[in-house]
Amino acid sequence: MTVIQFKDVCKDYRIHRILDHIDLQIEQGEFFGLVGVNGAGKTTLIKSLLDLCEIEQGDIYLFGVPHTTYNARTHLSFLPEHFIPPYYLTGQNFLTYIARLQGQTFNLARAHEICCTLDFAVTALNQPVQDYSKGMAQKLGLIASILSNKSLLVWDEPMSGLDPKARAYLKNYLVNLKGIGKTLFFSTHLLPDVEALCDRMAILHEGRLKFVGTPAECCRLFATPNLEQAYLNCIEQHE
Ligand SMILES: Nc1ncnc2c1ncn2[C@@H]1O[C@H](COP(=O)(O)OP(=O)(O)OP(=O)(O)O)[C@@H](O)[C@H]1O
Repeated sequence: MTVIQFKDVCKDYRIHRILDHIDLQIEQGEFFGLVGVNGAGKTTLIKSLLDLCEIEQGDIYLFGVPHTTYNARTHLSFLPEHFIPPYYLTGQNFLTYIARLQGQTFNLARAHEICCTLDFAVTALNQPVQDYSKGMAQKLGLIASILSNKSLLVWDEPMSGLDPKARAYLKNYLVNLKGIGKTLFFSTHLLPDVEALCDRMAILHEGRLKFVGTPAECCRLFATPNLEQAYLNCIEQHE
C-alpha cells in the first residue's frame, strides 16, 4: 500500500522555485531517508506533505487521501525540526496532553519503557520542560511521537541534538518499529543513519530529486562504495 505520494509537486517561495516537479512514492513499511544540503527544500517537502504550506502545482496523497483533506493525517505522527514543547508543562503533562489531543489514554508504563529505550531518565518526566536541555526536549518529542502509535512517522531531522548514545539507542529502537511494520519518512544530514536504517533514500538538490533508490544503488550509480562520497558525487555532478 502506498502511504505517501507526491505527484508533480511544485512549491515556490516568492519568486524562488523550491520544489520543482517532485514525484515520489513511499510504501507501507518502508524506512525512507530524505537528504540534501542546507536549504535544499527537505523541510518544505515535509511541510507540503502535511499541508502546512500551500503548493503551486501537483497532488499529494496520504494513504490515498488528498493531503488537504482533514482526516488525511489521522494515521501519522509528525516531529518538526525545531521541536519546542510548551515550557510551562512537565514532560509527563505534555505527553498526557498530546495523548488526549489524539483521543488516546496516556499510558505511563509504556512512556517509561520508551524513555528507557531513548536513554531519557523517567524522573525527568516530572520536571518542567523549561529545565530540559535541547537533547532532552528532542527526546520528549520522539517519545510523544512513538507513544502515539501511528503507523506513519514523519520526522524532520530526528537525530538533531541527540548525543551518540541516544542516537544509537534510537536506531536500535527504530529497527524494532520497522519489525512491526511502521513506516518512517525522515529528513537527515546523517548518511550513516540512512545507510543503517533506510530501505530507500532520495537526494533533493536545487529543488529536484536527483536520486531515488536504495543506499546500495546510490553507491553503485555514483561509482563508490562509500555513501557519503556517492552523495557528494551526485550533488557535484549537478552543480
Ligand atoms: N517561509 C519561508 N519563506 C520564504 N522562504 C522560505 C521559507 N521557508 C523556507 N524558505 C526557503 O526555502 C528553501 C528551502 O528551505 P528548507 O527549510 O525547506 O530547506 P532544508 O533542506 O530543510 O534545509 P536544512 O537542511 O538547512 O534544514 C531555503 O532557500 C529557504 O530559505
